[in-house]
Amino acid sequence: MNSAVYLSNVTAGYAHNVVFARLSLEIAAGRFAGIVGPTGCGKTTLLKTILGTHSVFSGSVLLNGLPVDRVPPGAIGYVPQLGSVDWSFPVTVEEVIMMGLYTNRRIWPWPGKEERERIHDLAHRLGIYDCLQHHIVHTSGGQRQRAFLARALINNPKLLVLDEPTSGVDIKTQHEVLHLLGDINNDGITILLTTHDLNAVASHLPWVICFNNGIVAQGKPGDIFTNEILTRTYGGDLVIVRHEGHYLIANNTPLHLTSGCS
Ligand SMILES: Nc1ncnc2c1ncn2[C@@H]1O[C@H](COP(=O)(O)OP(=O)(O)OP(=O)(O)O)[C@@H](O)[C@H]1O
Repeated sequence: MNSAVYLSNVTAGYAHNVVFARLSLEIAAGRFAGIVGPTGCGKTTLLKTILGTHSVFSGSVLLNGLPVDRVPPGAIGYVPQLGSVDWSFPVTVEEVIMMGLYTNRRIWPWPGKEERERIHDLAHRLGIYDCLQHHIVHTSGGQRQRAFLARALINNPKLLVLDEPTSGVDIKTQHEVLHLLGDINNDGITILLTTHDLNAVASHLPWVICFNNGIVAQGKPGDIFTNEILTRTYGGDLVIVRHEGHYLIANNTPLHLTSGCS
């Protein structure tokens, strides 16, 4: 198998907190995969390990056959959790995309004609051309997501890593972002994302990795969305309803809320 990502016996975490131990994971080149798991189970730590921005205690991480610390800048595109971004930073959508060009440089040179054309082509493709000159703070959640997607794609990466790309947007935008990612994957880019949304996101992905401080199971949603696997991933009691190839996964524990006002 031609691997885009290959982790062998990786142990990683923080001081006094091993998040996962002796983890091995292989993601085939060209795959479109999602990682699901409960809050705090190590999804972001895993992504940062793959990106090489979080050093491991032991084990090895290869991307397209190269040790992660030898991967050239720009070969991997990364879209962070948008909740972690400071939106008051005074930049336009075009400047956000431009930042992707200079990930390995300390100063921003003025973009050349060719670079500007690439930015404009990508903005057209992602449907944000009309807001290129808007301050990022004045854009919608979907437009911000696309701006950061364009920033991650500007160097034509082979691997695109996204941390919760569909959080904080409405269900129609979620669908559009997934559709867009499907098109990008069809161009041959390997995609790895995390999501908390089993119903609207994970169930539509071609490949899902159930994670909880280690891999619980991985495969097509139809094979791994079972009560047993989801309970091992999330704990608790989940119900899975299947209807004409669609899934609805819900918590089986009743929730009784009472109003504070009576
Ligand atoms: N910078 C840090 N220093 C110390 N511990 C951290 C740090 N970042 C994360 N952790 C801890 O590592 C564990 C895994 O966190 P991580 O952010 O990888 O989980 P996650 O699955 O991405 O969570 P979420 O779904 O809430 O984003 C958690 O126990 C978290 O508290």
